[in-house]
Amino acid sequence: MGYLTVEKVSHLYFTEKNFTKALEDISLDVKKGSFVSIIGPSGCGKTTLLSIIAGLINPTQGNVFLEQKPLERQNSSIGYMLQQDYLFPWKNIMENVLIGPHIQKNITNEIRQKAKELLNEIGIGQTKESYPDQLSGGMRQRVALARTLITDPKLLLLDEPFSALDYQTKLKLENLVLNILKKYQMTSILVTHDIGEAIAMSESIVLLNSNPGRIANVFDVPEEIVELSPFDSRQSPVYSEFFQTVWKELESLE
Ligand SMILES: Nc1ncnc2c1ncn2[C@@H]1O[C@H](COP(=O)(O)OP(=O)(O)OP(=O)(O)O)[C@@H](O)[C@H]1O
Repeated sequence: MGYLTVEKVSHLYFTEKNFTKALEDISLDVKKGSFVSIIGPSGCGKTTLLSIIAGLINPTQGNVFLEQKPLERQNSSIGYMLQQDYLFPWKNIMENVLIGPHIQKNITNEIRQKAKELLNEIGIGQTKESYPDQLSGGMRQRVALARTLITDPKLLLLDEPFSALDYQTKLKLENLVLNILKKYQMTSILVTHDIGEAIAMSESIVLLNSNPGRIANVFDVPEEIVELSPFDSRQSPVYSEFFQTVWKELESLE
């Protein structure tokens, strides 16, 4: 069993007269500290799978285990990074980062110190008293990452966190986020429409097909690419070759 195990998960959405089979027989093992991406055609069930892993919806069939234990609903040990950052506009950056410990009434000197370190690591140490609307989209996403990491999650779920950013900011942020996640040995799952991003960030890529969403393939990203930063990997010939392989298979499903 992996650190995170998805076991024979299927999911149906029921409407008044009908139902949609969103996922069928999905099984996955994710190793501790690894980075896995989920890609597939629109409507193949990526968000449904992520919501099941998050414990937000119960699958119709199958189970999810985190550290060999059945996943609890509303699990506080799971962190999120979403397309929208959901920072509180009336709180400054430091207060936004401390929101989780604040809700848990657990603001200690140690936590404050950790918040400072995280803000320095993400390059926002100097602006910790600014407010979210004074920051760019990329900076706001960095704050959102710090806010998640301060709660020490066991698993980080990333749902298209870079898709609203311009290309240059996105590449920079991929580099920064991946460095931090590696440092904290965070187990991470990314849902994305961007094959290049999936290749540049991940160790493995799960390709889903649609109607119903099933696993079409699981690609191991070539070592040469995993060892490079997301920016450098895009310059590598191995990247272009691997991109073609994944692209062709994705195209054959659409
Ligand atoms: N609440 C719901 N009720 C009924 N059907 C739903 C519901 N949510 C999703 N579906 C259906 O389940 C299938 C999978 O949807 P899901 O949003 O998980 O796919 P996705 O891969 O994330 O899509 P996209 O790439 O467009 O974001 C689709 O056919 C969708 O129409």
